Amino acid sequence: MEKPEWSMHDFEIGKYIGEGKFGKVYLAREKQSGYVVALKVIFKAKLDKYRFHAHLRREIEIQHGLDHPNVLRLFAWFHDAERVVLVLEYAARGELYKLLRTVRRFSERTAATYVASLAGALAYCHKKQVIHRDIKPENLLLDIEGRLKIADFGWAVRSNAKRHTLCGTIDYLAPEMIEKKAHDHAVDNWTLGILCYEFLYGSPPFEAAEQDDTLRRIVKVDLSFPTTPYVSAEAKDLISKLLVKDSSKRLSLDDIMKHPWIVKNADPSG
Ligand SMILES: COc1ccc(C(=O)Nc2ccccc2)cc1NC(=O)CCSc1ncnc(N)c1Br
Repeated sequence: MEKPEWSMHDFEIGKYIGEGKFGKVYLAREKQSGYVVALKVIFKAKLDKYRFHAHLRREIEIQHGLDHPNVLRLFAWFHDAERVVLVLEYAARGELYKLLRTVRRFSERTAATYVASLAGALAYCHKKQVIHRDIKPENLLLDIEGRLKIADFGWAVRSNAKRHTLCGTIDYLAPEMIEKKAHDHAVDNWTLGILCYEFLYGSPPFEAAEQDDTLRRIVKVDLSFPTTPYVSAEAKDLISKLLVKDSSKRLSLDDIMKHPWIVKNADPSG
């Protein structure tokens, strides 16, 4: 995919598959190779309005250098008078959250495989000094083999009705974000704890009818494990070591990968 310059004429555009903050995403096939990709079309006028040119340029540089099995690839990009187009890896099984809603909750093996994939992808990104990987659930996609892909970046999806939009977003906030303290990438470790809980129980740990109740439960770390469904003690141990108020005391990404529950349950092929 390293052709010097691309244009829309190199692609057959297929169905609309998603909506991002700055543009729409389409399925597409590269004519020469027949390779199926996702094309994200961003309108320059929109970028001007939010003065996002520099942000997008910097991000493209960063993304271009990332190559990890659990990070959605940015293969190439090109632009014409009014658009910037990103040539993205296509995740054929779509949003992980739609799958979670469909099956209600994941098995311990599936949940552990996704948590291990996320920890590996985040460790890789932190090593490459990319920390604002926002692992909100809407940013998680699945490829044809069911492998998790962090799709991230400029991707504030207009989440569909299935996710009660507002609660969906605040459920993942770490205490330091709510208390407006300085936060670093340890928020990702907190979010991993939230996601692990939700993969196993089907809903996030601090969910409440009212937003304020959710916020109160988060800052209190009011964590409890229902008696059903059955979840192993090791899984609860990992969650309890991630949902810790003091961000410096949260399990590190490396320790997550070495945790007994992960070692025992995660599928190494990701
Ligand atoms: C590496 O992935 C990206 C890299 C960059 C940006 C981006 O817009 N950056 C950005 C845009 C404007 C301003 C500042 C940053 C976006 C993505 N990714 C996405 O938008 C995900 C598209 S949805 C999708 N993709 C594949 N397969 C599917 N089945 C689906 Br549904």
